Amino acid sequence: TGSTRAERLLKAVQKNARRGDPQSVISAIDHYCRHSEWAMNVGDEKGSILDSVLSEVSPSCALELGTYCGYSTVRIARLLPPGATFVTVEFNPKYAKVARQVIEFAGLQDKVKLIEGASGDLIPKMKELFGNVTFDFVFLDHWKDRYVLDTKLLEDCGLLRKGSVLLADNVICPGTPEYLAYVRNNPRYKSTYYKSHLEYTKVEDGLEKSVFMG
Ligand SMILES: CNc1ncnc2c1ncn2[C@@H]1O[C@H](/C=C/CNC(=O)c2cc(-c3ccc(F)cc3)cc(O)c2O)[C@@H](O)[C@H]1O
Ligand SMILES: [Mg+2]
Repeated sequence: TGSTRAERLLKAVQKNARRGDPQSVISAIDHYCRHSEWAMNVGDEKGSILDSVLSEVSPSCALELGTYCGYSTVRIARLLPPGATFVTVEFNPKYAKVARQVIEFAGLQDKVKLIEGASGDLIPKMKELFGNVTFDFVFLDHWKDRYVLDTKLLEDCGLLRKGSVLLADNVICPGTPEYLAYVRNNPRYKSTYYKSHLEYTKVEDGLEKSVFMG
């Protein structure tokens, strides 16, 4: 059978990027998705906002929900301080396989712990897996109708601390209305909307940054 979109994206990285150079991997994916085949990476425009929020937070413990092909994983891992713990969660083995190769091509495999499984199952296991951790930064980019459930799960499992930053992709397109309602009407969060565009298009989309107040 033919290749999948994810496999074609990986081939574009192997062909056009330079081993061990995260920026070249990011640029190769953005070029491929802008000019050849769209894919649901956070992209360059929202990616720059992700970069700036990350630089502000400088997390020593970060979590990503929804690895997909590893584009945002590379964006995040390349900016983490040395010794930081970074966990990314992906339940589709085909995507996880592609993501591992993209992360490795970027030379960031030692900074990333990619765990295969569902967020709903893995979040309650994080303390067991990584010791009594709390996440300084969480990037939500998985199924849009699971953002609220998983945020509540992170709270209930004691994985957030005063000042933890949640950054959610696609709050406009495809949209996460119940998540926006949850974080914007909740005294335990201070939320900010960063207006942008859907990756590689002119359609409006944005990121919501929500600081947990404990
Ligand atoms: C629910 N728990 C989960 N646990 C672990 N991994 C999970 C997961 N849910 C989903 N995943 C994985 O995350 C990824 C899913 C991401 C869902 N993202 C989107 O649907 C999405 C969709 C669009 C999009 C926007 C406009 C449009 F016309 C078509 C698509 C844009 C985006 O930026 C998106 O992030 C996959 O790799 C999936 O296997
Ligand atoms: Mg997204």
